[in-house]
Amino acid sequence: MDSCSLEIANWRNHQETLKYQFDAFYGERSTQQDIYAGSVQPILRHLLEGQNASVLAYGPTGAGKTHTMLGSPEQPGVIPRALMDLLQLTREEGAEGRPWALSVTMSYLEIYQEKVLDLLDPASGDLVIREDCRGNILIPGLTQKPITSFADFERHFLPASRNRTVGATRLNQRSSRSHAVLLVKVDQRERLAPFRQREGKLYLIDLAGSEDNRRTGNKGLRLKESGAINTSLFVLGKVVDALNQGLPRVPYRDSKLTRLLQDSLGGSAHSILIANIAPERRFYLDTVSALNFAARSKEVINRPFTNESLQLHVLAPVKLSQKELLGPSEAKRARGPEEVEIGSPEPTASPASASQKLSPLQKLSSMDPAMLERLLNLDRLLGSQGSQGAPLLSTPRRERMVLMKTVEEKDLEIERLKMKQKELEAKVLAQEVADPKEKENCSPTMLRPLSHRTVTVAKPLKKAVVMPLQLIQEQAASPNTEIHILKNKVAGGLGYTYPELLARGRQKILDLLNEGSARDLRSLQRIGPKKAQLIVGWRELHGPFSQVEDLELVEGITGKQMESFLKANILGLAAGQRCGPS
Ligand SMILES: Nc1ncnc2c1ncn2[C@@H]1O[C@H](COP(=O)(O)OP(=O)(O)OP(=O)(O)O)[C@@H](O)[C@H]1O
Repeated sequence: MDSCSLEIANWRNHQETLKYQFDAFYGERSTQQDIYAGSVQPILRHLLEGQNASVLAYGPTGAGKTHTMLGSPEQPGVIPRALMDLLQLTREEGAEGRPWALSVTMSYLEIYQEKVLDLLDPASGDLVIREDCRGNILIPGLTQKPITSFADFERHFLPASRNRTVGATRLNQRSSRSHAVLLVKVDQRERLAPFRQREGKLYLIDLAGSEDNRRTGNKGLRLKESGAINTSLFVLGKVVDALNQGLPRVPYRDSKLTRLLQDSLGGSAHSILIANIAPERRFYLDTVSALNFAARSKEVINRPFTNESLQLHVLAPVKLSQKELLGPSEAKRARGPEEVEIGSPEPTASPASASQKLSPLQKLSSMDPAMLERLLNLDRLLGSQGSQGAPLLSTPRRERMVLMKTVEEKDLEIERLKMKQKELEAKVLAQEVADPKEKENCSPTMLRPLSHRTVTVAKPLKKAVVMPLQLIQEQAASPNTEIHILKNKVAGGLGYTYPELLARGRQKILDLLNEGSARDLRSLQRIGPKKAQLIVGWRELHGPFSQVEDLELVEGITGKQMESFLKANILGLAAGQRCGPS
């Protein structure tokens, strides 16, 4: 119809036509250059912004996917053109005197019958796809070749292409039986402070042909291959649907193809789906099915995400004591999207415009890392307990991944501090052995056990208000108060002196706080599910409570609540009564 839409006959109803609207439609007269310049070239610059991108050729066997992606020496396709331009771009952007140093690597693999095979090292066998704690997908052991020129690229790519699994079906003599995945990574390092790092991944994928086995004449191995191909394309369809509908579970793991593309498909990346269709009558049903798939894919909302690392002090305010402890040489790298807001609701927002929009969450760079850690621990905890519904943070998945990364960075930081502490202690011990007097000159902070010092890494703790129980009693001095009634009854009945009874109750509460599960904690008076989770989360982060009053340090529990909790539980527990709603 025009450059964005097409119309075909409706096979169900000959009176009607099916109309499809796309970002671009390339007809029979379009050239390889038209497709490349119109739809692929514009996304390349995003790689230099640390974002991921993918280009997939989808369609029935023989419709021209390999022609579009690879082409021929006379009519080069998307892959050679993109590589040529990308290498040129990186040379320019990474030139001496420019702020970033750039390097490019390539990997080339195929997914054949749900096996991941390294085309640059065919002997390596089936490789495993993994996800790191930041949500990045990686394949340990996959060959990565540095490339600085197109000649470099061809040197690796051409022989590897010959390793690709192809077989003949009745529809296409050299039908590709596997998904061929070319991965190009652009790494950037900032030359000056704050020495940020960025990584952008580009997947260029020639998918295996979708096919109807009744028409292909496939039997035996071909039929099995076809089953695997159709399954992974079916899962790709399910992933697209889940992304469209914003479902909490996207079935990335249901096929190797979608698992691999998890961080570069849909929501968090720039994705281009090229649906190859053949205008012949015999391809009619395949054409309708490819167009329907493409139409569904078009609905996927992209919220591109920048893979960038920052030094810790850029990400979050750090206490002076921590800086001193770390020292400049130990400055930590922590990851964050800098000013890029991930939750931008605009489906096609460019990174530039996205950066000006505020996420529903407060900016990550201004969030307290200890607070993030706490929330994330709770989130994980809820996840591990199979909690359903909206995630605690109610944030998009990619954003939570960023937070997770921050948490991991903090853990590493604590580990580093521990090591440093050990070194210092060893030094001090050595000095003491050499000269015992030296001990007196040592700074007390150097000798303090690490457990007392880690608090400097996290959010500074609120000052604990240690309220003696007698004071609580005085506050509750009315003869009508629950505590007095219990005091008289229980203290007499159990044969403990009153202070003993209180100490016993206090100890029991403390034990529960330190050892009880969220469920156990819920059995206490004034502790609901939310508070129980907060307590468990706090304990995980900060270790055991040293006294019941530490409860006040838990985010979300006030001093008043702590007092009323103490009053409500202490005597009941001391008396060995079962707490919680009866
Ligand atoms: N636009 C085109 N111009 C010229 N030749 C084309 C075009 N599209 C496809 N062809 C030719 O049609 C044949 C089949 O195309 P191609 O191998 O690209 O299909 P395919 O979709 O990759 O198939 P398969 O799924 O089996 O891999 C090839 O010989 C290819 O050169």
